[in-house]
Amino acid sequence: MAAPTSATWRIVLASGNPGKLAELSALLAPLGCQVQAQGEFHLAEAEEPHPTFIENALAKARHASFHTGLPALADDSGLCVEALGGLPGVRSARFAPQVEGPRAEQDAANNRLLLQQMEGQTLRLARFVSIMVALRHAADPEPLIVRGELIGQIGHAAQGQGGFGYDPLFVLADGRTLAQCDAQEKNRISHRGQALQTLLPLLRTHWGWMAASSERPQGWAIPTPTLPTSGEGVISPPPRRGGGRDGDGPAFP
Ligand SMILES: O=c1[nH]c(=O)c2ncn([C@@H]3O[C@H](COP(=O)(O)OP(=O)(O)OP(=O)(O)O)[C@@H](O)[C@H]3O)c2[nH]1
Ligand SMILES: [Mg+2]
Repeated sequence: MAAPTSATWRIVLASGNPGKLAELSALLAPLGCQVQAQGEFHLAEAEEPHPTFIENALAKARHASFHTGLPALADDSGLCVEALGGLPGVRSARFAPQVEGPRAEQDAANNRLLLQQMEGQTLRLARFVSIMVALRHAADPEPLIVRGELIGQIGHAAQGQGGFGYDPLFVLADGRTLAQCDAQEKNRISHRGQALQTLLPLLRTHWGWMAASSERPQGWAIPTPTLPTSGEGVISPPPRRGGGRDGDGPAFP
């Protein structure tokens, strides 16, 4: 039986954040699979009541997979500021009291509150953290779980127009903010970019999804993997071949 081709692989992105969706779609392009946002299925956003990124990412992925019947990918991410004991953390999207209207206005309110809380702080170290969860189906007992992070400093004023959220306040080692990077550069260095870089080879080995080498972004190595035995990575035994829903290989339930 022929293995399914990449065109038959489908995955739903369990996010309603347009900035994230654009970044994730670009990062997944090398897989050549069909990527659909949960909004295309008119799904309401999942509840995110948990105190950790990993629990919220699992909840979002399960919700999207359950309601679409497709494999799902979720990212739960946020900004963890050292001087604030890791806040806003899982509350990054809702740090300031809720603002009605476009998401950009909530982002602006979050940034104002962050600057206010950082007044007089000399320790300005911060990390963007992304935990990503990929599920083959809603009851998948072997989620692929990866992590990425980006270290920087909280600036004293917003700079730059790119990205979203706290990007204009997040200062990189070279003095630019993340909002002063173009989309490709942000994806190369960001927490989500790092997490996806770890996830892609796992999709190949654990789900049998293969990235065409000619389509991989330059500098991205997709090595012949060995299963991690400890640390962040995967909670997963050796590969189960097939994957995808529409191919002629074995489909997951
Ligand atoms: O400046 C930023 N650059 C980034 O690259 C970034 N990544 C995450 N964040 C912040 O963390 C929240 C995620 O919360 P989050 O994972 O719950 O996502 P979300 O609620 O925005 O959408 P969804 O994916 O849950 O539907 C976001 O809203 C942002 O405030 C970022 N800010
Ligand atoms: Mg959210």
